[in-house]
Amino acid sequence: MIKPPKLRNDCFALPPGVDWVPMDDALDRMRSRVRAVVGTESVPVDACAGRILAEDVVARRSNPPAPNSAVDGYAFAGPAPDGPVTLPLAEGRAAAGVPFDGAVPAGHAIRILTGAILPPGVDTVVLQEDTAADDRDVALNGPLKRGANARNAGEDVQEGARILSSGRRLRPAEVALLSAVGISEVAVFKRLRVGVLSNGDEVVPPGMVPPEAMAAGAIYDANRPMLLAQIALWGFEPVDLGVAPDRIDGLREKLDGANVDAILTSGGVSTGDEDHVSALLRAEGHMETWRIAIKPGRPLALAVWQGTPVFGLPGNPVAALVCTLVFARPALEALAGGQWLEPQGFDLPAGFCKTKKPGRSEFLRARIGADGRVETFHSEGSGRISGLSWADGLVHLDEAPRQISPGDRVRFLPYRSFDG
Ligand SMILES: Nc1nc2c(c(=O)[nH]1)N[C@H]1C(S)=C(S)[C@@H](COP(=O)(O)OP(=O)(O)OC[C@H]3O[C@@H](n4cnc5c(N)ncnc54)[C@H](O)[C@@H]3O)O[C@H]1N2
Ligand code: MOO
Repeated sequence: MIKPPKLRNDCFALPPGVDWVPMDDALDRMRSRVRAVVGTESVPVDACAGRILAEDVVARRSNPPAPNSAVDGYAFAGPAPDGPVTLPLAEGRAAAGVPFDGAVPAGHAIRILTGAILPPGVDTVVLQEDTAADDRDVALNGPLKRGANARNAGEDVQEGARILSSGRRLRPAEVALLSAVGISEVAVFKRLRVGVLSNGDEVVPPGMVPPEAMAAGAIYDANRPMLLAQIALWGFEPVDLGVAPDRIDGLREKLDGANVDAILTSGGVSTGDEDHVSALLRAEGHMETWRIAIKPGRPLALAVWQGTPVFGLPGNPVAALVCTLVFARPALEALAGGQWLEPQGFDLPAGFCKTKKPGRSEFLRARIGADGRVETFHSEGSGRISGLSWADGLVHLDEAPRQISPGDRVRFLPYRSFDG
C-alpha cells in the first residue's frame, strides 16, 4: 500500500534535503556571471536620454568656462569693509554673452548682469538690491567678502576632468552636463533586445477572442503585455515572441527563432505535467534549477538557450513581476552594459500585522497610506493581479522569521526603485 507524506499544504515549505539558495546568494551568483552582450553606437546628446554610456567621458570645456557674476549688480575688487562704501563707476557694462571690453580701473566698480564674465580688475559683486547708484557712483554697505556673488572658472567642472563613466544610465541631468561641457555625441550601448514569451494552451492574447467567446479554462495573457511594457519602460527594446503552446517542439521553435539578447518567458516552470519550459531548458538549455528561497516566485528557471540568457518566470502574474523586478532587472541592466542595480528601499512603519516564517525572502504588494505607514494588499494570492495595480511597490522581508505589528519598521521598495 502507498503511504502519503504528512500534509503540509504549503508549496513554499522547504522539502527536506533540498538545497535552497538564499535570494542574495542567487543574486550574487548572477552578478558575477552577467556581462554586456550588446555592441555600441554613437548618438547625439539630445537623443541619449535613457541610453547606457559605453565610454568614459571627459569634459571638453570647463563649467563655468570663465569667472562670472551670479547676480545682477555691481562688480568691484573685494573685499568691501564694514560700513558705507562709495565707488566711481567705470563706463560701460558687462552682460552675459557681451563681455566688457577692457579692464576695470583700480578703485572703480562696473555694472554687471548675471552670467557676465567678470572683467579683469574685479572679483566681487554686490547685489543690485543692496546698492544706490547714479550716473557716476555706486554706494553700498559692507562688509562683503572677496569673491562674494562671483563664480570661479571651472568651479563646477574642470576641462579634462572625467565627468561620466561607462555603464552610466543617461538621464536629463547627464544630458545637461554633457551639453554644458561641449560634448555633442556619445557612444552608448545598443539597446538590449528582450524577447517576451508566454506559455500555455490556456493563454489567449488579449483582443483575439472576445470574453463571451472564450473557452472554459482559457485566460487572457496578462504576463506578456505586462512584461513587454516593463521592458520598454526600462529603455530596452521589447520583442513580442507571442504565446508558445504546451508542446516542447512549439516552444523550441519559438526560442530558436527569437533573435534577441535575452528572453523572459512565463509559465511552465513548476513541476506539473505541462511544465515543458523547465523540461526543455533542462534537457537542451543548460538550465540551472535554482530553488530560490523567495515568495512569490520560487519556481524560477535560469538557463542559456544557444548563448541567450533565458529567465523562466513563474506563470502566476504576481510571481512573474516580482521575479522580473528582483532577478531579471539587475541582470538585464548588466547585459545591456549598465551597472548592477540594487533597488533603493526605505524603512517605514508598518500599518499591518504579519507572522513571517523563516527560511525565505518574501515580497508583499504594498503602498504608503495617508498616515505614512506601509499597507499591504489584503491577499497574498499570486494570481491576484488587481493587487499589483493597487500597490505602488513591495515590502521586502528577508529570510529571518518575524512577527510584525503595526509601527514596526519594514523595508518598502517602490516600483520605481527598480527603474535605476
Ligand atoms: N504541486 C505544486 N504545485 C505548484 C507549486 C508547487 O510548489 N507544488 N508551485 C506553485 C507556484 S508558487 C507557482 S508560481 C506556479 C508556477 O507554475 P508555472 O510557472 O508552471 O505556471 P503555470 O502552471 O503555467 O501557471 C500558473 C498560473 O499562472 C497562470 N498564468 C500562466 N501564464 C499566464 C499569463 N501569461 N497571463 C496570465 N496568467 C498566466 C496560469 O493560468 C496558472 O493559473 O505553480 C504552482 N503550483
Ligand atoms: O511563486 Mo508562486 O508564483 O507564489 O505563486
